[in-house]
Amino acid sequence: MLTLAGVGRSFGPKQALQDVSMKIDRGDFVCVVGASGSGKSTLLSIVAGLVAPTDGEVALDGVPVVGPGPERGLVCQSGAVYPWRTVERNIAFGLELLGLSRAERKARVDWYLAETGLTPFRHALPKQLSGGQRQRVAIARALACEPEVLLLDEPFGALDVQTKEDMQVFLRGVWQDTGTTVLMVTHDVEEAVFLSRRVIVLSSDPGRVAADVAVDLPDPRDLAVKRTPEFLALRAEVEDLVRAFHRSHV
Ligand SMILES: Nc1ncnc2c1ncn2[C@@H]1O[C@H](COP(=O)(O)OP(=O)(O)OP(=O)(O)O)[C@@H](O)[C@H]1O
Repeated sequence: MLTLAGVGRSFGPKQALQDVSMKIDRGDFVCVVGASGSGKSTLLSIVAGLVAPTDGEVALDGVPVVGPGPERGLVCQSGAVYPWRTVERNIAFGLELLGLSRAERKARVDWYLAETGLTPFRHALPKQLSGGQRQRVAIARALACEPEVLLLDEPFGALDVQTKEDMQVFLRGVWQDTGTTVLMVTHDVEEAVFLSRRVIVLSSDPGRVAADVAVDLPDPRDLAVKRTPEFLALRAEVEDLVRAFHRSHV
């Protein structure tokens, strides 16, 4: 279980996050939404161990987070794949750091290439891929280390609508196949409701947990669910919450 207890972060006089507490069960899929500047990226960076909280504590299975670690894999909007490495060598990157044997590395790389639909591109360089394919490489690279928690910061933010929907379906499938816990930040409420089982809404200035909404939609899901009254009602509810907790300070 991932636990945040009273997490706060200020940057000089600016209080970006204040008293953020949540518990995320193993295997859950949780999205954090909120207006721009509500502290979503800061929250994810704290869980990733890249930014230290000024208050409170983050722990994974009771172990305090004090820095980055292989049990928490992070993927950002830009993906940040290594341009000089082929797809398979990008996916192998973290495995080299973990010190796995050559045979174990190959088995894992093969599995995650297949899981992410990238086997035909294993020898390609990132510049030969589309934006969506590059994000698949970044996700495959994070997953190959078999993290307990996959941390995603607006991973599809730079993609066009069709590619974004393909990637949403892809990510849900990967989540179902691997059982990884996913904590994802997005400003796209439709995406959050489609993907997750729980949506946490952050207020702005300072970023606090304003709402925690359970998404009781059927599993597995396909894109058709986006047209159902249940989906549309949840989406409207979360959009209203985002707006309400943003408007309060402008
Ligand atoms: N390194 C930093 N130095 C100073 N201020 C920062 C720093 N990082 C974040 N902030 C401030 O903290 C607040 C939260 O920023 P953050 O990027 O976490 O928000 P966000 O919800 O992810 O925004 P967006 O949706 O626009 O990406 C903002 O007011 C931002 O200016």
